[in-house]
Amino acid sequence: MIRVGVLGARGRVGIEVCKAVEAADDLELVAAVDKDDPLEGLTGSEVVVDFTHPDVVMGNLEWCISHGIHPVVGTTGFDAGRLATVRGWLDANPGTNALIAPNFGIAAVLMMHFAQQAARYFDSVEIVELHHPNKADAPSGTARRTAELVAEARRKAGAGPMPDATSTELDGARGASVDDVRVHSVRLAGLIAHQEVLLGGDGELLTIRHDTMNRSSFTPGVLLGVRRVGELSGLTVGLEHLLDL
Ligand SMILES: NC(=O)C1=CN([C@@H]2O[C@H](COP(=O)(O)OP(=O)(O)OC[C@H]3O[C@@H](n4cnc5c(N)ncnc54)[C@H](OP(=O)(O)O)[C@@H]3O)[C@@H](O)[C@H]2O)C=CC1
Ligand SMILES: O=C(O)C1=N[C@H](C(=O)O)C[C@H](O)C1
Repeated sequence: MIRVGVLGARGRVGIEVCKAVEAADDLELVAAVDKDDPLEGLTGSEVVVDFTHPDVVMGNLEWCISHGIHPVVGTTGFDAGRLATVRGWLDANPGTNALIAPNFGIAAVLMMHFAQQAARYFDSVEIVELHHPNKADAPSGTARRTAELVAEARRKAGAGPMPDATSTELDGARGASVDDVRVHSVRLAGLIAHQEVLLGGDGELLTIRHDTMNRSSFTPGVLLGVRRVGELSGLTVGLEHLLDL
C-alpha cells in the first residue's frame, strides 16, 4: 500500500483524486488537506498529490520535499525558474523525487506529443486553449508546454520564423508569445478544458484537438504518477516520461 495525501482535496480535481485513491486497492488515502488546513496533516504520507493554485504550490512543494515526501503535481504555473528551484530542493534531499505534469489526461499528453511530431512539417503553428471561466492562470500549463515542445521541434529542424506580416494590432490581438509560438486563451462558461493546435503549410492545414469532458479523466494519469514517482530520479516534468510513446 502506498500512503497518499491530497492537497487541494476539496477542489474540482482534488475531489476526483481523493475518490480515485480511495477506490484503488494498492493506495491508501491518509490525508485530505485544503486551504487553511495545516500542512502537518500530510505527515505520514509517502506521496502527496497537489492540485491547488499557482500562488501556493511552491510552498507546498518545499514542505513536502523537505519532509521526504514525493510530490505529484498537477497545479500549473511552472516556468524554468520555478523548476530550477524545485531541482535545488530535490538535490538537497536525495531519495525524494517529484513529478510535475501540466496535464494528466492521457489523450492530452498524446495531443502534445503529436503536435511536437508534426511541428517541423509546417510553416505556421498557433495554439488555441479554451477553459472554464474559473481558471486562475492564462495561458494554461498545457498550452505553455505544447508551445515549448513545438518551438523545440522547430529549432531542431532548423525552421525559421513563422510568416506574419502584422504591422498594426490591438494589444493582445495576436495572443501571447511562448517561445515565439502564439497562444490564444478563451475563457467561456460551459467549457472544461480544451485545446487546438493549428498547423498550416502550403495548401494544407492540420488541426489537432483535445477535449476534456470531465475531471475524473485526469485520475488514471495521476494514479500512474503516484505509483511510479518513488522509482523516478529527482525531477520529472511531464507524464509522457511514464508512458511508452
Ligand atoms: N495537470 C493537470 O492535469 C490539471 C491541472 N489542473 C490545475 O490544477 C490546479 C487546481 O485546479 P482546480 O482543481 O480546477 O482548482 P480549484 O480551485 O477547484 O481547487 C483548488 C483547491 O485548492 C485549495 N487551496 C487553495 N490554496 C490552498 C493551500 N494553500 N493548501 C491547500 N489547498 C489550497 C482551494 O481552496 P479555495 O477554493 O478555498 O481557494 C481549492 O479547494 C490549477 O492550477 C489547474 O490549472 C487542473 C486540471 C488538470
Ligand atoms: O485549470 C484547469 O482546468 C486545467 N488546467 C491544466 C492546464 O492549465 O493546462 C490542465 C487542463 O487544461 C485543465
